[in-house]
Amino acid sequence: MPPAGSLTDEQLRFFDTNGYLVLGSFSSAEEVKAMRDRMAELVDGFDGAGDVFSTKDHRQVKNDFFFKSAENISFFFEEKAFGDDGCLKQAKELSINKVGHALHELDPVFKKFSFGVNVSSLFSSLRYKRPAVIQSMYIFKQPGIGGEVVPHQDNTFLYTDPPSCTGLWLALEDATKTNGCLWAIPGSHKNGLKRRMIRDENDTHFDHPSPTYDLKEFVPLEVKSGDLVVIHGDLIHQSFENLSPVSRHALSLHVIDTEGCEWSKQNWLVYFNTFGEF
Ligand SMILES: O=C(O)CCC(=O)C(=O)O
Ligand SMILES: [Fe+2]
Repeated sequence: MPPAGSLTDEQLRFFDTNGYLVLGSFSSAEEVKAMRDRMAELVDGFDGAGDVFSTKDHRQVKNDFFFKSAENISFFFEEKAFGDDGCLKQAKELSINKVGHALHELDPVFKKFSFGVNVSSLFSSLRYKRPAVIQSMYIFKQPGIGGEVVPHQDNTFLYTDPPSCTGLWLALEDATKTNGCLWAIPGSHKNGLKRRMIRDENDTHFDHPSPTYDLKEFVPLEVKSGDLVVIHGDLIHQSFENLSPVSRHALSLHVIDTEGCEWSKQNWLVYFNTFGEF
């Protein structure tokens, strides 16, 4: 059997046409459990010193905590995790929006997955010359308060010249319309990059406002635990709030090509050459 990331011509054609691809059973139940168990341990050891993550409120990307998370394992809370008194409304393990952005580099369990044969064969199939994992996020989409992720293209945040970012989104639980699965506009990756997020000294800004999108154009990507969604860097995708009683854990990796593509120094994330290479 070839590795799970080795794509057939038909899969490559689907990806080229639609800008996304679902690979069923990419990770085994044991691999998923190892990552979930490891994250439970990391959360258990977390002392509560986190920040809020919001894709609706741009203020969060202005701070040092966010910038520094590029090279460590930081915890970000759900926007709705806190009551009016400023205290968490529920246990910390049900309050964290995501953990990032260097799990792939600093944690052995996430490193094993990120640099495993399935992921590396996927980037060989996609004809990457020298792939590098640029960031990793464990996303919780907590029951009841899991925040929405507004429509975006990943190349907005992780720009190379020419663009080369591909997202890998591994479901660590079943993702459904009810608990906030991904939604995407098929073929939207063919319409170019709409805007970039630029880093200033202590801040970031977008070079253009976000276009508005017609909700009717999005299709839901409902997947099972262990399935992988491959996301083209120019694909418009989003996810809605999770108002259900069931969480929707996922691991998201973003990969660029470091040969023939130049990492932009205007990106929020400062790229360390020693990080991320296979
Ligand atoms: O998990 C989500 O809801 C969105 C994740 C995302 O946009 C990404 O991984 O690129
Ligand atoms: Fe994304």
